[in-house]
Amino acid sequence: MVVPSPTKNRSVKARATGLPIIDLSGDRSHVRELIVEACEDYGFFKVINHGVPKEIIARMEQEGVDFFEKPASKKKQAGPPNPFGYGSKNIGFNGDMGEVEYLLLHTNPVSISQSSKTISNDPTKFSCAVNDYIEAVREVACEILELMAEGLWVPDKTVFSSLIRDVDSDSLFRLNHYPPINTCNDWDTSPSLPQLQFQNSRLGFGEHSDPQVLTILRSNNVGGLQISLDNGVWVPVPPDPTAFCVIVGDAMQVLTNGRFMSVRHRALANSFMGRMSMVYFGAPPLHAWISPLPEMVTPQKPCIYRPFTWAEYKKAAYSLQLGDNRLNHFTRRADDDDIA
Ligand SMILES: C=C1C[C@]23C[C@@]1(O)CC[C@H]2[C@@]12CC[C@H](O)[C@@](C)(C(=O)O1)[C@H]2[C@@H]3C(=O)O
Ligand SMILES: O=C(O)CCC(=O)C(=O)O
Ligand SMILES: [Fe+2]
Repeated sequence: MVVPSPTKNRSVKARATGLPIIDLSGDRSHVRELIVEACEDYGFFKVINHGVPKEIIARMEQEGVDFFEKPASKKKQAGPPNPFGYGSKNIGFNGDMGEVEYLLLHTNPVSISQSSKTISNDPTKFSCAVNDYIEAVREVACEILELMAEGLWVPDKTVFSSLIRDVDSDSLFRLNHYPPINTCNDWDTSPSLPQLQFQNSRLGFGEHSDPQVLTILRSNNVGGLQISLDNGVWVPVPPDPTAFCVIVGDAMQVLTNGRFMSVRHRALANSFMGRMSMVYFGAPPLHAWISPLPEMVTPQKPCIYRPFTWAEYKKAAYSLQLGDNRLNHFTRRADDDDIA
């Protein structure tokens, strides 16, 4: 039997059908099949009818808007992001830059309450909005992770969700703001078409994969997110504030022994309007071991990755640049056979 390569499917399908949109309120056995297919083909899909109340999303969005509207001097009081807090243009610690400003937070309520003090004039209101949003989105992430386990016929359907449900989970939350770039200040004279095209595609957040298990991203009605197909083509993700984008992370690629692909993506600050994204990164506790599930390893599909802790992977990620491939550093060598 010829097993179709997931990477081949990725380019052919995107051209033919567009990116997958999955209705979470649909028939469970059908939904889980669609999710597995999307993770194999793209490492990306959108979900609609996810059940997160509009009010929870609107409250979080308003807190983000209120923060980014503040004068630069006030926003700086919530930074630098070492690793949590406000950042502008610098991403991580290794020289990556983008046309973005952001708030990076740990999802632990104690950490949120601490960070809130420098972020908002009403820290309790800010913390409540963030905690409610994170709680609701974590539930969606867990539901999706359980559907993934069921779709893969793994007997323990909580095998993935238990990692991010753990009280010690190292999950993060990030608000990204891509300011409008074609303001009058950008121009000495009227822009020519090539200038406009260049200005229209400045990089907001450079190409990368997310290191975690699963990312749940929601943006306002302004486009900018793109995902990469294996043939190097960038596919724009149409904005939909009522939907969540689901992004497979590196840890999920390892847990599934490469069956699900962590997708490379980027965000362009390409609009006359500001874009804001709210991003939940579901991660295991620092001490958790990540290795391919036994059910994902067969004589035909031998184990690709060596076991490592989330702390070890995170350390590697933070020592590398945004666009670097980190999983290469965790593949099994021939002489690792005896630990299989
Ligand atoms: C350049 C970097 C920023 C990042 C840490 C890293 O060294 C490499 C991974 C980057 C990333 C991408 C996804 C998330 O936005 C993020 C918070 C994460 O966990 O890994 C960022 C890191 C960051 O901005 O600190
Ligand atoms: O803002 C976006 O759409 C993408 C952001 C992103 O990929 C990230 O924060 O890791
Ligand atoms: Fe990302």
